[in-house]
Amino acid sequence: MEGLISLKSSPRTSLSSFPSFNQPPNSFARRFSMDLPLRRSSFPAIRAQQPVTISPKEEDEEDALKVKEWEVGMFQNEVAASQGIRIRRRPPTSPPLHYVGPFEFRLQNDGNTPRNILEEIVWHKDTEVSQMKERKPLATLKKFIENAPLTRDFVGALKAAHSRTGLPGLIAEVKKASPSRGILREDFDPVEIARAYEKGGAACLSVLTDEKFFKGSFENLEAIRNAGVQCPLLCKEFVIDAWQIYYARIKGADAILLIAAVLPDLDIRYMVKICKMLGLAALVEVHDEREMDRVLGIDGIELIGINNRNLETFEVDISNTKKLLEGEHGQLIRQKDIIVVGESGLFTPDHVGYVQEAGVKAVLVGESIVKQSDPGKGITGLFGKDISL
Ligand SMILES: O=P(O)(O)OC[C@@H](O)[C@@H](O)c1c[nH]c2ccccc12
Repeated sequence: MEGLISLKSSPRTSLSSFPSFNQPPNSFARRFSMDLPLRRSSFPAIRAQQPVTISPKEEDEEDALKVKEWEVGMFQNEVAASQGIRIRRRPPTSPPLHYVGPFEFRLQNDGNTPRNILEEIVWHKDTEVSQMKERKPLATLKKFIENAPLTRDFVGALKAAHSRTGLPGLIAEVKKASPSRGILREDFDPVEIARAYEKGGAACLSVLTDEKFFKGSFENLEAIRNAGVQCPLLCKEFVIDAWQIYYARIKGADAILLIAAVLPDLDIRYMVKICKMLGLAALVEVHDEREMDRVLGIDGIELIGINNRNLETFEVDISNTKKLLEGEHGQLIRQKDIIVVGESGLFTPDHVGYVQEAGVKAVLVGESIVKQSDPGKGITGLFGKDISL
């Protein structure tokens, strides 16, 4: 694809469709610096900037660091792609800018444009988390955790609800908005909604903490925890870094979501261990058979969520839960005693019955209940009976 080159002061450039993108920075730099004078004249968007003066030693060190970062970024994307993960963890970055003299440029192409909403969320999360980490380094979080109250048994609460009612245990979601459905509820009081859910018979709650795309927050999670709500809480985040798990634990989570479409196997393994260490349950979410295969190959997983919504296209199809529980997958899940959660797009008692029949022991529901003027009554409508009794 043809690229538009414009000079920017940002140190990041994206050149995935540039012919030398897959070459290491140095060889790229040599090629590009040779090409530059010719290309300059054909790209009117180029504006030269004053070079920043840096001493040669500093420059070398900075180069080495940027080259390393570039290599690590490429490596992560490659490992993920080899496991069928289409989501790239961050925009493919290019070599350091000063390899091409005083110019800084950005090539606009497929490389630096997210391919879908999930990728956009993940790229934004990458920036957000690195800023949060700077403000609250892991060592600081670990100190807080030493004094944090114990977590509540998320999986136990789901099992108890299932055996009490004979219906799937409900994880009721405190959800103000989503990129696919827009604002779900204008008068959004997270604590009031959480209390109504608890009263209506929810076994656990899910609290969205992503601000930009779901209008959630960690303040909501913390407020619900501090309001005396007894249900265990799932922190609904896009986790890309173990730091977020520690942060969620401090903010009052009892469980956290890990999305297989975003995380390579090794990350899931490592994060599941961290969750255990911190007393959190991990809800590992899958959407297709390949993700289910991957996750079933990882030891120590107690909870798998099957998302009926494709996070890349927003399409919802509740038969996805059934499809992923058929045959060998279903057998393995029963052998391993894994609890499956049917997620998204559940509106009626028939929908709940359908996913229960498919084999789930829990459901995760947001839209259909959060939209009701009394979300507790919304639960009664969803199950076709009062499950608080
Ligand atoms: O509002 P719904 O269709 O009932 O869906 C709830 C929940 O499953 C959905 O919010 C969800 C499932 N997985 C996610 C991952 C990120 C953000 C949101 C989600």
